[in-house]
Order: sequence, then C-alpha cells, then structure tokens
Amino acid sequence: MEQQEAAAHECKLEELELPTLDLEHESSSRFTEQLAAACRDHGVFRLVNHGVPADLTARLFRLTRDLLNTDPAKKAKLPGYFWGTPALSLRVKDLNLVEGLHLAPDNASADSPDDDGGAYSAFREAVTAEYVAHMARIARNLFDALAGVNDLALALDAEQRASYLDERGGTFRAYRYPACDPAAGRQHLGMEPHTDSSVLSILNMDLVGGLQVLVRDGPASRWCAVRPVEGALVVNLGDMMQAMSGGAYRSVEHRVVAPPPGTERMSLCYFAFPQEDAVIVPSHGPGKEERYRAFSYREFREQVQADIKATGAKVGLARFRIPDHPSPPTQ
Ligand SMILES: O=C(O)CCC(=O)C(=O)O
Ligand SMILES: [Fe+2]
Repeated sequence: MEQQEAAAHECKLEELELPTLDLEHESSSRFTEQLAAACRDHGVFRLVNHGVPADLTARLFRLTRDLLNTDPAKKAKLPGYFWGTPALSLRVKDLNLVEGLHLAPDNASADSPDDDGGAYSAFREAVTAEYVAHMARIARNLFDALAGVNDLALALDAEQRASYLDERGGTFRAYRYPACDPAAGRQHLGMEPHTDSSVLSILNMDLVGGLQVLVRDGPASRWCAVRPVEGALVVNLGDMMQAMSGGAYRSVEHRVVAPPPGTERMSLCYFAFPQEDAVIVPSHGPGKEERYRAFSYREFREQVQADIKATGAKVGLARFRIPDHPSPPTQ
C-alpha cells in the first residue's frame, strides 16, 4: 500500500481520455448510445450543458470554505461535519486527508448551534433548495436514458425505473482536501481507493485535480488521472448500477490523491440511491458479466456497515455475487 501511494504521487500518471456527454443533445438515440458505451467501458464520464449555474457552484465552494476555515472546535459542531472517511474504512481513517459537510434527508433540517452570520443556513439553503434539485434532475435524466437503451443491460419496468432511483433520497457532501505541509510532502491519500455504493455519483470539482480511476485492461489494471475541465461535471457509476445491470455497467474504483503542497482542493459530490426497500433484481443473461442475488439497498448498506465493523473494510458487491461454479458441498 505504501509503495502504491508513493507511486501515486511521484510519477505523472497517464490521463484517462474520458468521454464527454452533452445533456442538451440533439439526438437522444446517439446520446444513449454514447452513454451506454461510457458506462460499459469505464463507468465514468464528463457531462457538459448540465444546467447547473456556475455561480451556484462558486457560491457553494465559497460557503464551504468559509465554514471550514474556522477553528476545529467550532466546525466540529456543524451538522454533518466529518474529518477523514470513516464510512469507507475505519482502519485507515486517519490516513485520509479530507474534511467536509454531509447533508442527507435525515440531517437536512438540523440547526447549527453556532450559526453566527447565518453562513451554515445559507449553505444548507443553497444545497437543499437549489443544488440537490439540479442533481436529482440530472440523475433521473441519465438513469432513464440508460433504462431506455435497447441492448437490455438495464431492462426495467416502470415500477423499477421509479424505485431503483430515489430522487428524494440522494445525499450531498462538500469536501475540502486541505493543503499539506510542504516540508512533510504528500504522504497521504485524500481518499483511499473505493467504489461508491450509489446508483451513480455526480462530482463537481475545482481545477486542482487529484481524482484517479482504476482502468482495467483484461487481468491487468492501472491508475489513471481524471483531469478536471472547467464547467464539466464528472459522473461515476456506483455498485447499485453494476448490480442492476448484471455487471454490464461498471462501478469504477477510484481514489483522490492529496493536493500539491500549499494548495487545497474542493469538490461537491452527490450520491443517488435506490429507494431503501426496493428489491433490486439484477438482470442476467447474455452479455451480463456477473450474477448477483436479489437484495435491497437497505440490506446492502447494512452488510457494508457490518463488514467495516468486523474487518475495517467494505466488501461490497462481492457479498451478493452468485459464483459461476458453486463450491462442492463440504462434509
Ligand atoms: O472528491 C472527489 O472528487 C471524489 C470523492 C469521492 O470519491 C466520494 O466521495 O466517494
Ligand atoms: Fe467515491
């Protein structure tokens, strides 16, 4: 792991040529073709003409920075404040150099005890009344386009289309990857390698860079950098999409390296989930790379939490995979 991290920082990584999808496309059949190809190939793409106002993004970056540039005791009292990424892995918690604010339907109305100047209220209002509505619109748009691709990777009926993506259940996180001490060098990752548990995730990042994705090439794999592009969102698929599509669409493994010394990095991330109790029945059949048993998102989340508690790491979809060759019964 240490060697891998050193390599992440020392050599200039190859950049991944990401496909760019245009949400204001003129031909929906061409759009769905490109979208399905992006989801099959890497599970990550750029999105332009998405309709999120640039000044809303700038305002959220500014509000997040103001809220997090206060003393540690004060910001620790902000609703949804976190340091490190405990949800991903308890074991390496302290190695992740990231802090942020988490807003989910269950904490969206909590009041900040020290909201002097109303900065937290302004932040929450911008997220819940504006930003999340754009994200839910984009997630629905992409999901419905994928469900309409006629190669049957996601052959969903109307009820499944509605319950496999819950526009009201999305969560939002504003992240700040702090500048590290130039003398200490870049010793840690901003965020360790992981896949998202979401259906899809929408990332809105500044221009510092640091996001990397694992590109699979047969049995081999290599980390590639994702170059930020002004005004473009980055969308990556999560575990739920991989399961729903029987492995045809990839939940891409990714990580964030710490920013260069003296520079901080910020990103706004939205995660779209299925309705908690909707039973996901993964599609099987020709062209489907993996078989999973049916499960609900609630079950998946509880299994992830139990694995993290027991072993320090997320196991994820492997828990739900049906093996090709069942092992012989033990005696
Ligand atoms: O900050 C980023 O660009 C990515 C964050 C991420 O991967 C996550 O929150 O799951
Ligand atoms: Fe992620």
